[in-house]
Amino acid sequence: MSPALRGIGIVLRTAVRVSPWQSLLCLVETVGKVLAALAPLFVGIFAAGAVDRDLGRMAGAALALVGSTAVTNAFSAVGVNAQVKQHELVGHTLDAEIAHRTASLPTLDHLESARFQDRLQLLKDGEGVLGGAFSLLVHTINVVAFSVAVLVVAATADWRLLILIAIGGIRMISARWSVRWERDAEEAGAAASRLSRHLLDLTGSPAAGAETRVFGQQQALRRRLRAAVRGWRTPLVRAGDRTAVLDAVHLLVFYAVAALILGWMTRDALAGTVPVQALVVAVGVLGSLHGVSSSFVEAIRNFTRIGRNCARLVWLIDYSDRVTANQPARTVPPTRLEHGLRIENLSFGYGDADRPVLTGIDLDLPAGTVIALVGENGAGKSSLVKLITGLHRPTGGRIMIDNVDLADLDPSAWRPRLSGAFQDHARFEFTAQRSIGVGDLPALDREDRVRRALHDAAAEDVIAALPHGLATQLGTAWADGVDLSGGQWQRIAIARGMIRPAPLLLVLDEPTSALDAATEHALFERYAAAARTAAGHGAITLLVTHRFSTVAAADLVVVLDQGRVVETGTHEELVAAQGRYAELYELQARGYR
Ligand SMILES: Nc1ncnc2c1ncn2[C@@H]1O[C@H](COP(=O)(O)OP(=O)(O)OP(=O)(O)O)[C@@H](O)[C@H]1O
Repeated sequence: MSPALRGIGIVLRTAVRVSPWQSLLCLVETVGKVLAALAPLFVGIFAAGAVDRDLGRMAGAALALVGSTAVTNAFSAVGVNAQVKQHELVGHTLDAEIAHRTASLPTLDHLESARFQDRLQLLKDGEGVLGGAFSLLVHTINVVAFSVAVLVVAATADWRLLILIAIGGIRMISARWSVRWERDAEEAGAAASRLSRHLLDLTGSPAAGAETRVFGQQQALRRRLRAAVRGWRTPLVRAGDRTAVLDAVHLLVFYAVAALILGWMTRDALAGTVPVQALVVAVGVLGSLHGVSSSFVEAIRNFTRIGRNCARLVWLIDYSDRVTANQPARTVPPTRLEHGLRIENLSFGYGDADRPVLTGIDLDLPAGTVIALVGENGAGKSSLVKLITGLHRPTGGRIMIDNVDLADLDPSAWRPRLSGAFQDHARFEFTAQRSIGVGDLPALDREDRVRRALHDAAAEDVIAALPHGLATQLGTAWADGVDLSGGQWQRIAIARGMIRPAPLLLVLDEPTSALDAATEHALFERYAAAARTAAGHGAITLLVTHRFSTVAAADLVVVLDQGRVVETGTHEELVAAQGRYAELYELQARGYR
């Protein structure tokens, strides 16, 4: 089955699942639409009754007309109300599904791929359409039901009206061109659409606000935004123009032929070969007949648009299912480490880039140790951390955890064994309690656990300075929210990294770069002491830092240079070896003298 039809099936099943009754009520409008299409017939019968002075026929037709109008309006109100409710329910359910599928991708490479982001953006652009897909489907059913009823009324009135139906049919065929133009335009503008959103976010974000002002980027941003919006919208506008021209030509041809047919029928009516009722029905049904072709065209367009967005939803579902299926990993990770981590001939490169970021890494990280990872900017420290935490997969080699390949571990079971603070930490704009509590969801609202984590991260003073302590809302974008300094956000992130009880691997990837050297040193000594206490279950603490004063407390120092391990040993051993580490250490020490 095509992805579009599968997607439409998903939308329909979602609608029935979220509310079977509302789904059924939506269809009530369809009955009203069919009755509305019969109106010209009742008018025709009324007119014929008037000519024949048949009061009974006239009264019956008038009653049918008034009754059908009342029922149409009542059913329409009920149906539309149900559709509005279903629109929201189905929309929220599918939006949640998109968010869940995206957030559940186990590694970061998907999110870092421009192609993935473009397709995701297309799906998000169409979220409104997807949310309304069910009501749009019901609308399409209504249009089809109304149109079929109009066609039956017209065809039974006079055969010549079939010519107009045929002309309408031509427009339906050419509608496929419009649909293709629109789809091509959407895809051509996908990257520009994402760029314009990014630029808009930059202009409105307080984080980027300082730099845009200091560097006087406002004008340049406006120019770039204009160009990006042009790149996004121009193909769509062009597609719309071409469709408008096609519609106008079709309209002219339709009404020119309609005028000829009506003239022909009037002549026959005057000659007595066409009944008055048929002529009245033809006049009454004319507008609806043109409406039928444009409604059918609209229905095809809507259906294709729904199908296209539903197909994008199916793409995401298949993509995430494929990613999950590609993980043979079902081995349950250990609850304590006996041996530790062994990294064997590891290599890694981002995306399709030819240049590897890490090459031939061989390392033993024994259980129960504190390890410092050092190296210059771009040496590959964070990349190695992301591989060990399973956020990226190696291109070559493997990472063994107590003799089990990380690739064979169930990622959803490995992640709860990890904790840490990352270089690009998130700013969770919740209350301070929850911003820390999300580090261990069962402890989200446990104040005692959060306070303990704050103590371990030596960040109690950050909370003490807040107006409502842990209950303070963080982030000025929210009512009564307060903003924190970069260092305070970082210390909140460290506390978050400390809340999970007894992780097997605690990663601290430059978590203290915004703090001064003395505070970082004191903090790391505290981590190292705590890590050694926790080493009973073999936990490994991995610290990435640029500050060599901090490194001395580690059991093992690993020096990375241009993606390779160039030295390993204790601080004392490496200083004595007079190699790369000693050189970097001496450089930094000189800076402090
Ligand atoms: N998401 C990414 N996509 C492509 N290349 C990346 C990505 N992240 C890092 N790189 C590249 O990988 C190399 C190593 O980067 P990495 O962040 O691992 O270094 P690092 O040692 O942690 O540096 P720093 O000390 O500056 O944080 C760099 O050349 C960087 O440009």
